[in-house]
Amino acid sequence: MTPPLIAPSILAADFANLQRDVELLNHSEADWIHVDVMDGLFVPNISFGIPVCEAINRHATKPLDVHLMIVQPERYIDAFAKAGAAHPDRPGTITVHLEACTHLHRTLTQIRETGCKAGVALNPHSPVELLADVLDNLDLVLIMSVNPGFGGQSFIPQTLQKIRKLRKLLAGASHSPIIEVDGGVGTENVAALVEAGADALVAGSSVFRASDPTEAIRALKHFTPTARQEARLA
Ligand SMILES: O=C(CO)[C@H](O)[C@H](O)COP(=O)(O)O
Ligand SMILES: [Fe+2]
Repeated sequence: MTPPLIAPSILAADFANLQRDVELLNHSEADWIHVDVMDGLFVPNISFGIPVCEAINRHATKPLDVHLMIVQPERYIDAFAKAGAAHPDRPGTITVHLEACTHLHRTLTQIRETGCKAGVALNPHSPVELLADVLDNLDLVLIMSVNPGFGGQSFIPQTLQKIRKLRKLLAGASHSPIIEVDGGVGTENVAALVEAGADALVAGSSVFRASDPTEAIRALKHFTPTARQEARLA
């Protein structure tokens, strides 16, 4: 079984020690650095914006996985690409919310033109079928397993069924976008998420609230498979 890609969310880091926490991720088994941008409109919370993304990028050695929880995200795609998401040696991803885009096809094209992977996030209430006509235009689907806006929330269990539905939808597609899951992810649900079809996992609180964040990342990546997964591999 391929281990999942792990994207620790900097939202749960110590903002007064951002360089230290980015360097911790650089030296860990994290694959990407998840950057949560919130505007206080699309979601009821404000996190940080372009200058903080630039600061993270200055110290990062891993691709940035920028999650834009903002209205009309097309206004800021070029800015976040320049702020590090489109780094030439470690190109990352820019993910916009389906619910925030009037012209989703155009916005995904705009993201790819910057050199980044193009991602679409779905809120818990948005059905995966809404992506059927843009599958060729996206590189990543971000399934929200909490209502976006805050770290530290509880995982919504219906997410597992949603990932399975998306896997089925992608089975008929000409190329296969990465399935990433975001919200309430920890060692207690990683095996079920991978079994359902997740390729990449965002983890904020379960990494940065752990006594040893490096070990928490390792434990997510090298999780203990369920009995069913073991049987399938045997
Ligand atoms: O997009 C997000 C919130 O809207 C965060 O990426 C997510 O909540 C991660 O934090 P945690 O692992 O603590 O749930
Ligand atoms: Fe996120």
